[in-house]
Amino acid sequence: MPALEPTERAGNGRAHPSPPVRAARDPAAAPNGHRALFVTSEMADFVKAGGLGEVSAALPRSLRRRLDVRVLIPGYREVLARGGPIAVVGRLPALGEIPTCEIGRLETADGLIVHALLCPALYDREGSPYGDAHGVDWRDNDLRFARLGLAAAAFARGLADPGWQPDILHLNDWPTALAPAYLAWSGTPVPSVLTIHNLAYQGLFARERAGSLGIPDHAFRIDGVEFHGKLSFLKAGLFYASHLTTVSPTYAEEILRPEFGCGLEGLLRTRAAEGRLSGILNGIDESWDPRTDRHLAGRFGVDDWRGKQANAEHVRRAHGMSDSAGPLFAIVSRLVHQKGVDLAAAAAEAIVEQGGQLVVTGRGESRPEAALQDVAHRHPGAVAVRIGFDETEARRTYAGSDFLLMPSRFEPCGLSQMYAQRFGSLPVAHRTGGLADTIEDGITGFLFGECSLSALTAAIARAFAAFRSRERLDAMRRAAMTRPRGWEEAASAYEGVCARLHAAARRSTLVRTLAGHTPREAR
Ligand SMILES: Nc1ncnc2c1ncn2[C@@H]1O[C@H](COP(=O)(O)OP(=O)(O)O[C@H]2O[C@H](CO)[C@@H](O)[C@H](O)[C@H]2O)[C@@H](O)[C@H]1O
Repeated sequence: MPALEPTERAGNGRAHPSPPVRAARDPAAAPNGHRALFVTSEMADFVKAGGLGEVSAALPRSLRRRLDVRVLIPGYREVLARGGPIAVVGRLPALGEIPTCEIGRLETADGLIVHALLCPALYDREGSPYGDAHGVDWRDNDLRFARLGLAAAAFARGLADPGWQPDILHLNDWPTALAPAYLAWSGTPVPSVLTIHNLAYQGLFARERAGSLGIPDHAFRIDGVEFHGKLSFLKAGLFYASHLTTVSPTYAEEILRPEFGCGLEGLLRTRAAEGRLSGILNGIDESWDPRTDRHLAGRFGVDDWRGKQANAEHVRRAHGMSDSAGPLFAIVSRLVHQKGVDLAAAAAEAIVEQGGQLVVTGRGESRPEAALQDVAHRHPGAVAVRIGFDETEARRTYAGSDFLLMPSRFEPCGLSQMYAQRFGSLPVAHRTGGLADTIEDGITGFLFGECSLSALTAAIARAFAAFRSRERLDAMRRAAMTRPRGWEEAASAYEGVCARLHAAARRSTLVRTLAGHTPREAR
């Protein structure tokens, strides 16, 4: 690549010269740590569609104390519009139909370095990271996310930023999952970790697209990127990444079974048998503290329930609900099949019959949305549904509710149940994935074993019983609010995975050197 003078890209997308940035170091980064590039399709600082966006904002920050970590994200409109300067530090060539792009570098207010993939034709649009305002997937998602994976691989090869080359890639879900494949096809021995936040989203495309994405013919087979005749981004990552993680230990076991493995359980079992699959539980960030959260209508701590009551009053008023001495149940969620929203809508009848209320904040697929709105029409004042995405309302709803419904059919980790517990709202949840790992049945919430309406309503009856005993309710709230839930443990576990992969990479370089091969990095 030709030598490149850094330029700056302002919010209007125009590049202009800026002072050199090559020597700049992230002052908060670990002094001698390894260099990790965290690659993601959403980050709450700019744009989020769900839990991945929150993890992408929190985990790299938590890892900074241990590793020299940077983030790579597509240069969406929200990233370009953030106001601050974006220095251009590199340029990458086209491959197949994947267009050229520039590599931007910006710094968040707290000093985290974020690389933005600048390719306006692919990313500068009105909509979500994955689709338009109506929720329809972008037709060129294969190119958009192949571009992201290819850029991540270019970083690992030292081709993206002349001042910084990661020695590990941390990838997240299918939009980033082609990166390990591109690394393998270019013979680059840089290790990679792929975290599965949700196996159900796989990035499937027609096999005819392979050539346009620079995927070699030999890779289109079962030991490669092929999945039932289609091209699967996620399968590529599962096959080529050095290590796989999921976001809870229970989900790491569940995905080895056909009920949860989405057809990939065979490959996942192989990876698990190789010791290359582990479950690392997500944490929640420090902003989730009811004593200090500025979004709340009233702040509160353990045993100081007046602030909690202020949020309950706000939620009831804001949603046009009646005053009530009964329990307030809540749902704050993407409204999709995974989350068991249909079961929750059916269970709303039982809640109302027993004198409770249900408030819903969420958006998602049209059928679950319509099912909930239908119940709300039948029970005005007792059931309220707001379709939309609103951080402040979400936080007030966690804070004001007594119970959170999470009848998820599967749940890789789940953040909502952790937020709810921190805010003294007890989750009523299916015993699956991260819900099983973060809720103590009868102590910090209520778990039910079978994902059915009868099991859910039985758990709701247990919640009502706890609500009737003030002493029991307060003891459970106290337990839920004080469980440690930060990111430290997860950061330490990810650091452990990185250390093991580096040690293995060093061993294999040594073996290759002794066998007479020149290590690629030395060429
Ligand atoms: N309408 C709305 N308004 C405001 N906020 C809203 C909202 N709807 C949802 N949210 C917020 O979005 C987040 C959703 O996070 P989850 O982890 O529960 O689910 P998600 O399925 O998106 O994530 C996937 O990835 C994460 C991260 O690894 C896993 O925990 C999870 O199991 C997996 O399915 C929560 O913080 C919630 O408060």
